[in-house]
Amino acid sequence: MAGDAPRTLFDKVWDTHVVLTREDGQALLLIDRHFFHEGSHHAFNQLKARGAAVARPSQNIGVADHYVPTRGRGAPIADAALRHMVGQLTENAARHGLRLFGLDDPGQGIVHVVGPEQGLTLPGLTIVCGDSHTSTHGAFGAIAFGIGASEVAHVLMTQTLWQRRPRRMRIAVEGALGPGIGAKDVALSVIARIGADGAQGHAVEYAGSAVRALSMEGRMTLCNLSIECGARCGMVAPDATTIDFLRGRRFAPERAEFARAAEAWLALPGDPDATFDRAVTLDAAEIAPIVTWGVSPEDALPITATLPDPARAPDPARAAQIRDGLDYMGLHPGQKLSEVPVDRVFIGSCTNSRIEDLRAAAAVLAGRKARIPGLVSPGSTPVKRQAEEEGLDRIFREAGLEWVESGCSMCVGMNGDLVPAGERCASTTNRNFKGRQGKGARTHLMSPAMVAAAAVTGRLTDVRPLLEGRA
Ligand SMILES: CC(C)[C@H](C(=O)O)[C@@H](O)C(=O)O
Ligand code: SF4
Repeated sequence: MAGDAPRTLFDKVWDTHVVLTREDGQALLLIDRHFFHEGSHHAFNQLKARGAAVARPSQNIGVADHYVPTRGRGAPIADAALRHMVGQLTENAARHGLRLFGLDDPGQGIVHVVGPEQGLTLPGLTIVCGDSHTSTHGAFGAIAFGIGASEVAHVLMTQTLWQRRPRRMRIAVEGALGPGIGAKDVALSVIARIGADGAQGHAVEYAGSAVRALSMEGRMTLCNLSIECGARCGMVAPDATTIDFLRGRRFAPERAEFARAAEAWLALPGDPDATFDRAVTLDAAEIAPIVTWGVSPEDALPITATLPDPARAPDPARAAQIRDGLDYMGLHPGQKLSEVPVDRVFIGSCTNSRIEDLRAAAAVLAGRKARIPGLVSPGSTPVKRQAEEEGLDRIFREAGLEWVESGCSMCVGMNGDLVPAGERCASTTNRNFKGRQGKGARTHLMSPAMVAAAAVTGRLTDVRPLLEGRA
């Protein structure tokens, strides 16, 4: 046992899941939940080749998201390649008797939105998925991380996984965020500060008064982006906000059982004297609305800034990276970010497509017209329903944006929702890599409110003046 040494949140959850530790330090972990999407077919093929069964069917849950069309749902998928990908997922889930939030399921959505929404993601669990943004689920105080195809097969067959214990890092954000500043601005500020590999090999715990003040949606956005600074996972300690979010969710414990579970969850936060291998603190008051300008999420600056000059870079490697980013993005050194014209917008993805994100964008767009086209894809079918009950869909439509069904959509374009080559997209997603939203497409990452502001003006825009006098 771990004895009486002070432990972090991560340590507490990890320790209760270790079955055995190998001489080389690798630990065999029990896995409480495994989520899978269309990308799981390699792993299922491995099971097929061995004639293997799924060890714990009830702990493996499928979701159709990456390849689902966002239009014309209700009819069979017209595109043969998409139909094949979604069909394969459906067959694999059916063959092994696994629950699936398939194309027509009322709970369908992006896997990292669905898990929390359904109450399948809970504090203190170990959660894996063959997807890098599994870190999202850490917002609940779970250890949640992405795994590769052979690891997925291992989990399916054994409900366990070999892992090396990561180092622990604490990222604190202290103080109050200014008006119009959201979790996305915090996350991009963290990545800009520590770099795209700044948390490599670490399990990050987000702490501090600004993190405590975030809603669960905000915490999920923050943890979602952990992977973009190289972290193994991101976590936030469970508290009253966590418990309020989970109460009454479909698969969460019920009644007396919920009360008992909540008590255990509130015992998960790390001991006050627990130590971390690394610690970074940000001042919330210094965080401005932030946008990316290059081809890595670390290429992020406040909207009030001008574009960097490679000639003034600290070293030749960074100079080359800046030159390459500006070149791909069609921008030049010294240009004002707020003068960069944008061709289209996308509001969606597991980063920023939950109800609060849609409300933030709608608050900017209400009564205004978008100057450029754009797509709004809610993170799940339940989010879509709720947004429609609140009339948010009308605000998006009246502004001139397209309101579509839920899926990964234009975050990665696997379903055909692509940004045309050379076009510049203001996007609520998490990756601005070259070609991420389509071949030759240029992506600027920012918050939903900032994307809405870009839609209204047709350029990268500080949302704050647009919010003045609004609720
Ligand atoms: C396709 C999938 C495996 C991939 C991931 O691992 O993250 C995708 O979700 C992404 O965001 O790039
Ligand atoms: S929405 Fe984007 S980042 Fe999230 S799982 Fe889908 S493709 Fe990956």
